[in-house]
Order: sequence, then C-alpha cells, then structure tokens
Amino acid sequence: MESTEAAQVIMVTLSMQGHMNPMLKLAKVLVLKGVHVTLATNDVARKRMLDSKISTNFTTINSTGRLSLEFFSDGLSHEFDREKDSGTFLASLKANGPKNLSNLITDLKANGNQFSCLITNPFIPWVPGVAIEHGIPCGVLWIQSATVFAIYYHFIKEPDLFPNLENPNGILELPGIPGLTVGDLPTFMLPCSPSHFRLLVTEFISILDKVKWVLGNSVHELEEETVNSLKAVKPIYSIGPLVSPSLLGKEETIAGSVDMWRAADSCIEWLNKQRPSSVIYISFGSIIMSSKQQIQSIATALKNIKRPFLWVIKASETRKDEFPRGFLEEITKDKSGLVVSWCPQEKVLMNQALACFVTHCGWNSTLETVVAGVPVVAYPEWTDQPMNSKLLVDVFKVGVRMSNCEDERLSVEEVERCIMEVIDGPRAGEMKRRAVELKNAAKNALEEGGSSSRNIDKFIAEISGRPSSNNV
Ligand SMILES: O=c1ccn([C@@H]2O[C@H](COP(=O)(O)OP(=O)(O)O[C@H]3O[C@H](CO)[C@@H](O)[C@H](O)[C@H]3O)[C@@H](O)[C@H]2O)c(=O)[nH]1
Repeated sequence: MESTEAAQVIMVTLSMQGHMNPMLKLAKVLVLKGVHVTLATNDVARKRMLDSKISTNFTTINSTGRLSLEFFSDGLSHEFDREKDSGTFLASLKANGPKNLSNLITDLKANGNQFSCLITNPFIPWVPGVAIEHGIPCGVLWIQSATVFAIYYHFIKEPDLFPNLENPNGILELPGIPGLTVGDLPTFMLPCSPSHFRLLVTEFISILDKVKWVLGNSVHELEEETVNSLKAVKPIYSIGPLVSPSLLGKEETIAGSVDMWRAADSCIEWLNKQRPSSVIYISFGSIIMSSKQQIQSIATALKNIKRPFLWVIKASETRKDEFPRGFLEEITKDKSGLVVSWCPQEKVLMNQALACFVTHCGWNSTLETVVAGVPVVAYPEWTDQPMNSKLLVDVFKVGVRMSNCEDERLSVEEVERCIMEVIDGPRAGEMKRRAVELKNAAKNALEEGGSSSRNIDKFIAEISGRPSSNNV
C-alpha cells in the first residue's frame, strides 16, 4: 500500500488494561503502515505503569518517534480505586475529561500536530464532542465483539425487540443473531445492572451519528452474519484480532507495552518444563476478583484432577489465607502448579504446554485464545462476558460453559467436570480441531489481502483523503 506519512491520528482510551491493550495494538498496526499515532488516556495509567517498573513499558513506546503516549487528568487522585467505584470514576471523568482532553489537544496542535482522525474507546461517549470542537473527524474502536455491538445497537434503536429483560430464559429474535436468550445478553443492559452502565450504553449508541468510522476488534469471518446485518445501519470495519505479532508467529517490531502490573518472570520458565498440552491455565482478566468460595472450589478441583496448572489471581500475595489449608505450600513443594498475580498472558497461551484456558471470556482473552488455538472452559461473570462465552461454546464450539449452582456457588464437581471434558472428554478432539480452524481463519484475516488487512487499508486511505474500495 502507498505511504501515508501525512496521516496523524489521536486515540483516546480509558486507563483499564482490557481497553488499553487493543488500543495500543491498533496504534502499532497504524504506525507500521506509516501513520503517526498519539495515544491518550487518563493519567492514573502513567502512575501504574511507572510503579510496575516494566523495562519495555511506555517510555520505550515514546522513543519510537511515531507513537507517543499522552495523559490527561480524570479529576481523581491516583489512589482512588476506579475499578471498585466505577460510578464515581465515570462521573468524574465526564465532568473533568472534556476540558482536560481538549487542553491536551490544543497543546499538541500548538506543537505542530495536525490530526486527520480521533479514534475513541466506546466507553467514553463524550469524546466525539471534543473531536468535533477541534474539527477532527471521529472514529470508534469497538473493543468487544460485533455481536455485542449489534445487541446494544438494537437495544437502543429498537427496544421493542427486548420485551422482558427480567426473565433470563426469555427468547430473543435479533437480526443476524439466532438462538439468543436474555441470559446471554451483556449485563450492562439488564435491569439489575447499575444505572451508570446502562447510561454508558445509551450514550454510546446515541453518539454514533457523530462518528464516521466504527472499527471492530473482531474478524469478519468469525461474526459474518452479524457484521453483514449491520451494513445497512452502521457498518463495522472488522480489523481484528488485535493481538501481539508474537501470538501470530511474527516478530514484534515496535517494542513497549502498557502493562500496569508486572508479570511474574517464573511463568514461562515453569511452562517450558511441562509436557506438551498438559497445563490448565486459569485467569479472569484484569478486573474480576475471585471470591474465597471460588478460590476454594477451583483449588480443590485442581488437586483432584492432578494436572499441572498456572493460575492468575489478582493480588494473590495478599490472599494466601483464602486458599485451602496447605494448598500453596504443597504446590510450591511438588512444583505441580503456579499461582501468580499477573502473567504475560499471550506468551502463556502460545506455549505448547497449554491444554486449556479457564477464562472469564473478556473479549481480549477470547481473541487471544482463538488466535492461540487453545480450547476453553468459559466462566463468564458480567458485561459482555456471557455473550462471549456463548460465542466460544455454541458458535465457535471450542469449549464448554462452567456454571454456578442455583445458590450462586461454584462447586468443585462443576470445575472438575468442565476441565476434564475439555482436556479428556469425548468431544475434546473435536474442540481442538475447531480451535485450530479458527486460529487459521483469524491469522488469514490479517494477512495481505485478508479481510482485516483490507479494512485497515481502506480506513487509512479514507483518513488520508485517498480513494478507497468498499470495506469487507
Ligand atoms: O495475568 C494476566 C491477565 C490478563 N492479561 C491481559 O489483560 C487483558 C485482559 O483483557 P480481557 O480479557 O478483555 O479482560 P478484562 O481485563 O476483564 O477486560 C474488560 O474489558 C474487555 C474489553 O472491553 C471486556 O471484554 C471485558 O469483559 C472487561 O472485563 C488481555 O489482553 C490479557 O492478555 C495479562 O497480560 N496477564
């Protein structure tokens, strides 16, 4: 494709790990195609990245020359727990963010930057207003599945399609998305969800009229029917999967990460000592804190299953007394498993020792496991995770769903049943075969001429004011 030296893009994201990762990955894709990118986020991220003292962190990114990180204040102290009190966080960001982001853009423009596009994270719906104020055309990077986008879109535009959201077994008829029940829906739209999440969805869909491009972190071929059903109303340019080149078997040409926690060095060394396809990997992303009851059931099941495991539990070093008595000492002694607070997940997933991934089905983890070809035990909790779990289990057919009992407890038997079904059950071979098939489809989309690659080229041509073909 032609050089696009002139194109300059500013991207704006929330400081959450699951949001920053796909934004940075898109930034790197654009940079490799000649675009200059500034990635801006609220400034607690800078503090966390500096505290984590990761050698290849954002200071490396800033030294590339064509990609820089910038920060603006959300009006709260660094110590404020934004994950725990998301309502206060989002309200403060909405009150302080527009002015602070606008000032940042003014400063960047004064320093000679001329942005041909602003790409925002969807969960900061006031950002397109700031873009308009500065005369910058706006796009959104939709960081979840196209299916979830379509559900939110119909929910706001055609509420009659959702007659009774109180009944989790209620059947729904949505264009392009067959076989849905209320229980599969993203929790943000359910009556039981805090009102600030519902508001976020409403505001996001209503600002779409101000948005010129919706880029989707998905693969056209994986959600084809849904993406096609949106063409007439709000076309999505599927440009995913936004994962590290190393997960695709390619060289990482732009170093630097936005990791906010330091990954345990021991993981890969330990994995390299395990037999191929033997290790159970368990992680529930950057936000969910497992309960003591869940920790106890998973630990007991792992002990019974007697397979090696790598288990990420956030802040695990402060939660030692929540494990069954003697569990941590035993696994340290016989080296049968590893419990860490954070790991290099993509490197873990591509290690040949992996047998399966017990996941909360965050969209990044979902895409990463698809690209790595690792089958899953899906244990969704909230937001888009129930829908992603349905995609993984019923549509992609690469795993099984793990559910709580009626009293909302996770039983030892359920953990054992699900893990054994994926690694050793009668359908295990078929799931692995499907996983490899999807991995190839995802990789092909990013190859020259593949659907995602063509959509990225079309987007760059459009922001550069050059003629472009139709998107896929
Ligand atoms: O030990 C770990 C655990 C996770 N990760 C990475 O952290 C990211 C986690 O993202 P995701 O799997 O999407 O989970 P969350 O952090 O929970 O993401 C939030 O944001 C996502 C994107 O909107 C949503 O899909 C999720 O439901 C929401 O919880 C992934 O890139 C992982 O590779 C690591 O590097 N090391």
